[in-house]
Amino acid sequence: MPTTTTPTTTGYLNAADAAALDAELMSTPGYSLEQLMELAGLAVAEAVYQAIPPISERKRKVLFLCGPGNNGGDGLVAARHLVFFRQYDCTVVYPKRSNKPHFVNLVQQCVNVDIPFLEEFPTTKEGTIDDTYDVIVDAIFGFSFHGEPREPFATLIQRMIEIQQQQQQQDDNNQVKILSVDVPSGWNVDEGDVAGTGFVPDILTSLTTPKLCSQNFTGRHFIGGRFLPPAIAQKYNVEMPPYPGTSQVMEVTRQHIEGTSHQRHTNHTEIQNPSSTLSSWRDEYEAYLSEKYRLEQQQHPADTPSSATTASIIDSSSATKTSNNDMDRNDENEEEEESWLLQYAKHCAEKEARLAANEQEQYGRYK
Ligand SMILES: NC(=O)C1=CN([C@@H]2O[C@H](COP(=O)(O)OP(=O)(O)OC[C@H]3O[C@@H](n4cnc5c(N)ncnc54)[C@H](OP(=O)(O)O)[C@@H]3O)[C@@H](O)[C@H]2O)[C@@H](O)CC1
Ligand SMILES: [K+]
Repeated sequence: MPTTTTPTTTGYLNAADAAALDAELMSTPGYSLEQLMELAGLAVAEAVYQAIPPISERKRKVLFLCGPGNNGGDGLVAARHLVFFRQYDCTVVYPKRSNKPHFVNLVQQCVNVDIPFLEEFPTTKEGTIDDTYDVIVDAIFGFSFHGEPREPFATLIQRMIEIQQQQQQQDDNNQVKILSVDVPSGWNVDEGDVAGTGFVPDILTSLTTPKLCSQNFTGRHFIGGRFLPPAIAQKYNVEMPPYPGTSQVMEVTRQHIEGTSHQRHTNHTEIQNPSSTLSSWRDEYEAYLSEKYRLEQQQHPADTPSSATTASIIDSSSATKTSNNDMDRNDENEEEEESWLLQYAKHCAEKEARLAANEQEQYGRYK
């Protein structure tokens, strides 16, 4: 089993700890890889569903780019689940198949639900990159990536970058979104895009907990992997989000909840990043919400019906923090969790209203 380094105190995991935590989860007696991958893949499928919800006119098209390791396995599992969610057509690019029985089975399970497999990025009849997908799921590399991407995966990453560059020049709402599984492929797990690829996904689904490289990621961010026993979470300073209901994922986006990564789109009003001096992604998320609501109130003081609720949520959140010294730890946990849940419920209500408005607009265009 790999040895841990000194765990970070931020709630982000570095590459060494991510591998050590993974090994510890699967040490005997513990989980099997098959179990964890099934849950990880289900979480990815749910994140796709939440971020790019079904539409009534047609099935969504999803392209999975699967790498040679377990990150690729998460992609295979997610593709199958999305097909069972019914409103998604999935295609998998899997150029370097693992011959381990588990992976052979995962491929067969996809074939059994009519998912086509390709060896390389699809092109159109004219030979150009096929960018007619609603979502590309980047399941190429996860926390064991190191060095510079080698072929055939370097080309797959390059294709995603080309699609993003093409789209930056088009003012089109129907743009393909890219969702990375656990780590944006090609990024150094601890340091981010140090190779300077320029690749920034629109959406990231961190598994178990965010990795260090995601500290400055400002696109939509989900956390999934609802399987961590408390003792292991504590050992690695991992804070499990209070997943709502039966959900396998929870959105913890810091910047525009409906927006794309600001590294690629900087020409709109940005919520100031309040996170630079904060200690964990959980604090960052709370601070993000406070900042978001403050801006909303500034911009629409009259028609922000929830401003009183918001203020009380924020007040209660800071009250929780300032009175920590006098409080019993259990009470503190309960209060914090309640504050999170209230904030999350409000976030969901806002998001649904916005999605409904978007759908209405799209429907109007089709009529
Ligand atoms: N605990 C959790 O939350 C769970 C996590 N899970 C998932 O597992 C993921 C980690 O999986 P993983 O360890 O198999 O590694 P991953 O990153 O997929 O790739 C390794 C492969 O990439 C290759 N490779 C490396 N560098 C390369 C390069 N520069 N260019 C080309 N190839 C390169 C490397 O080849 P090698 O260098 O060894 O020859 C090897 O074949 C994790 O991120 C999460 O998604 C769940 O499934 C289960 C629960
Ligand atoms: K990835």
